[in-house]
Amino acid sequence: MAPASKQPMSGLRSVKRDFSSSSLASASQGSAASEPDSIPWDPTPPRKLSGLEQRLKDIQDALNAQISSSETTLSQSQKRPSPSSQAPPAKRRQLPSTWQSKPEHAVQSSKPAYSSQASSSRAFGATRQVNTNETLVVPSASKSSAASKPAAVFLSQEQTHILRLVGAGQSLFYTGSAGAGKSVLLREIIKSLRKRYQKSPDAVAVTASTGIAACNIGGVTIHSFAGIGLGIESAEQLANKIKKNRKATTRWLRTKVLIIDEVSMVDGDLFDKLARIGSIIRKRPEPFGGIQVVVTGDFFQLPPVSKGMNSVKFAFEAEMWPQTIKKTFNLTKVFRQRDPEFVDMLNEMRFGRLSPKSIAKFKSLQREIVYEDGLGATELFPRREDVERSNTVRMSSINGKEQVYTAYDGGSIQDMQQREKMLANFMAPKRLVLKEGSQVMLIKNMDDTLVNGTMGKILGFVDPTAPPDDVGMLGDKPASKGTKDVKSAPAPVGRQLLPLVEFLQPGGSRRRIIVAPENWKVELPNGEVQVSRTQLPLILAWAMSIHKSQGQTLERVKVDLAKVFEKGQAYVALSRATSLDGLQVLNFDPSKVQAHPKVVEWSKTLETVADR
Ligand SMILES: Nc1ncnc2c1ncn2[C@@H]1O[C@H](COP(=O)(O)OP(=O)(O)OP(=O)(O)O)[C@@H](O)[C@H]1O
Repeated sequence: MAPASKQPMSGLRSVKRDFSSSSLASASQGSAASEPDSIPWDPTPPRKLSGLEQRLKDIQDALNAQISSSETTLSQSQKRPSPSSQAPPAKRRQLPSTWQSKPEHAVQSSKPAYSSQASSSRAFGATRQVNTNETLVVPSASKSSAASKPAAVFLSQEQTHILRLVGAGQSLFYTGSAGAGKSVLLREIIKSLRKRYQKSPDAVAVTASTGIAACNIGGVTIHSFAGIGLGIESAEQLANKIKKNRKATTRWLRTKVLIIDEVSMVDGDLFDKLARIGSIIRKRPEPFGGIQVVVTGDFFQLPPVSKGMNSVKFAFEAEMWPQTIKKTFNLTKVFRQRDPEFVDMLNEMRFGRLSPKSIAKFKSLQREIVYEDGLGATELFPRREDVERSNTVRMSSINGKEQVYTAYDGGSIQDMQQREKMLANFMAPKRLVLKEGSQVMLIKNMDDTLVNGTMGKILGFVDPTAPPDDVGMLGDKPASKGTKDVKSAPAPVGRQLLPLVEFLQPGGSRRRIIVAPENWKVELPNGEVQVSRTQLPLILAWAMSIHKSQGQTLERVKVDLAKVFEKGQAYVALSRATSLDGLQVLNFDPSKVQAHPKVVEWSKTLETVADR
């Protein structure tokens, strides 16, 4: 292990103190360990059930509830009292209304994928068979809290310092290179703010520049929060528009903290407009009308999409930026990569200033990597078409019957176009086609070893009510690593089948788990669920778009730089990898690795936490 002073650090200026060696507990750590999950689960039954038993019982309960209740998640949220008046009612996962009658407010994006004739079999509450190998995924019942509790986070001293300042009401911006723990910190910030404002949940507005980024943090786009549509009019015109929209006005008035993630993709003019709109609506002269603003992102990553690179205006160039952001921090410790050589290479790349040594090293990564466990790298592409083509080709090379899982979508948005656009931001696809042998990636943090980005392979499809021995349901304790041939486990005819996945764990061990559906939603601060999706937390993982990979940590990555066309794209793609051993780079070309000169200049003004 590298000595503490050689821990991977990535700073814009020299670091005076190394916080990295002390893995201090975060300010919120004590509470993180003892705090209940944000979703209160049903009371634990008297007899302690095993994880799988509990899950199956929940499913059965859900089936029973489903028959007697017609409440939907949405109707539940609509019944919430005014958030300012009292604490919100406990959120709980619920089944939609009966399969026969479509939930009142849950719009099915297209013709329902199921028909009444095809719906008689009801072996498993969380999925619904349409024909022999097609399944409509419907929301499952609440799970035991252990089933999806990610590992506790120990924030670094840098992260803790920022968390404290946010708690003290400071408007600030924190940045840091890829893998410096910005998202991890943001999740802690959101958690602590929500706890603080639990009596007025719409006081905390969680937003991001893009739909995908917003989905990753359970928030909405900044456009959606602000109620500005495309936001092309002037601030005054937009404010007038908002005033006619009661919900949007209320949001602006009730918000006490506005979080903006992935700010590198927020246009500078938009930032100014938002700051001005806040002043107008809240009738206060300060930017954003005095709302505490917490901003994060890395300007060396993807730039604003609205304009061409020559006319790009970053958020830090906004007139209101210095008046809004009272403190700026640069996280220096990199967590994603442990190898200091790799961290330095990525940092050089971030600034677009590669040394001959790093260029030679990146070029040497052209080699083919053979993984003996049969799980290949995820190839990252700038364009979605390439991703689809690559995954399709690999799927068709596998023999075997397809198993199709169709997502169940809900939410309040009625406009089909807007709805489809928002749904497309979920990592989980509408239609997930799997086969035995498919390479998949988990897209949700389930526990300490099964996290977003964990790779696996489909071993087969099993009836979850009669699972093979030694196999747990997703989120349970690891099953034994026995070598039972689960592929041969026969699935009873007429039962709904779920994929049995063998996940690759850190250190090379395996974990076999039956994967059940999960739920994602885009929720406004007042609790209104705009869109939701219930689907298996899996995607095909031979290929992925760079855009969707932003925020991911991947063990095995392949990138062809010949296809990269935008500044920051190469950096985002390569920095997903955790090690040089798991990174293959084709057509490395230093000219593709460019940082925007404005960002480089601006970054010289940044301080590390240690500088303060
Ligand atoms: N305090 C911490 N202790 C241990 N691991 C951490 C800590 N903070 C972050 N990590 C880990 O480091 C990895 C990268 O973290 P994270 O995704 O938050 O970085 P990021 O700065 O948001 O990266 P990017 O800009 O590339 O999205 C993750 O695997 C995360 O679990």
